Amino acid sequence: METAVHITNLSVNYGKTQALQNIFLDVSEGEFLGIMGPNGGGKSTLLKAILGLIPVTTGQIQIYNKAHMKNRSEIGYVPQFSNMDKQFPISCIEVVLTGQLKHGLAPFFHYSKKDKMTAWEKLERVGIEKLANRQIAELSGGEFQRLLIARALAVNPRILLLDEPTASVDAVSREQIFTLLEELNREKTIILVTHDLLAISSKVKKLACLNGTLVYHGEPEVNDKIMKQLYGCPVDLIAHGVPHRVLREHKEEE
Ligand SMILES: Nc1ncnc2c1ncn2[C@@H]1O[C@H](COP(=O)(O)OP(=O)(O)OP(=O)(O)O)[C@@H](O)[C@H]1O
Repeated sequence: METAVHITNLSVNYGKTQALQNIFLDVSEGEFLGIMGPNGGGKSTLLKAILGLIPVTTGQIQIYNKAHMKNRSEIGYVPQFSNMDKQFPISCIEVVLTGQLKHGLAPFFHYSKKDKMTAWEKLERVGIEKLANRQIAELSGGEFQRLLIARALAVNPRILLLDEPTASVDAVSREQIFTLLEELNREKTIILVTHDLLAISSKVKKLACLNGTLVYHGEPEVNDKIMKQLYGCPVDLIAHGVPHRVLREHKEEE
């Protein structure tokens, strides 16, 4: 099986802040990797480093055996919802068209009919083609999240990186998004940052736990010791009553 992402000895500093240190992580093609960890644990930094949006301080990242900066077109990125301006006056189909990075942002550029057809297909792929001409300000949280996924698909990436795709949506939309991601995972490698323990337990195939360093990488089942290393508090406080779904069944008094 091919290695989609190969990370060796990665450290990332922002000035004096060391956000990530000595990360070694391989992601195989077809994997559905969940990344979890506390606020400030470096999850977004890891995604941004893979994407080449921030410089690495030490170490290397390879995407399909090439330096990551030379192979960025293999990756589609779904940013954190809260970082997007929904009031910007733009329609859904236009958002997906902007995902076709090859055109850059040249002034007076006109997209071809083929570009528009491709964008429409991506909206159809995520189930919101009927909203193609709607302004993004008029979308629900779940619809907007699916639009961001359609935009990421515009370059036909082999790898999809998502930063908390279910953070701002209700339970029904959340389920729909994870069903969509499961379908997409049949043809794409998925790397997902999430605080959603239910998603981790039922959907992801592998789990990485980040708290500055890579505390755990393996099956999506972690023990109390790892949770304490990650969050510094008992797991039950974090999982809000569903620890057994992520943790091996354990007695209450343990
Ligand atoms: N642009 C930046 N400049 C300086 N420090 C930064 C910058 N971005 C992140 N950091 C710091 O790097 C560390 C890791 O942040 P990061 O956003 O990657 O964590 P995270 O795990 O994604 O957090 P969250 O769950 O809150 O989104 C934090 O200490 C943060 O304050």
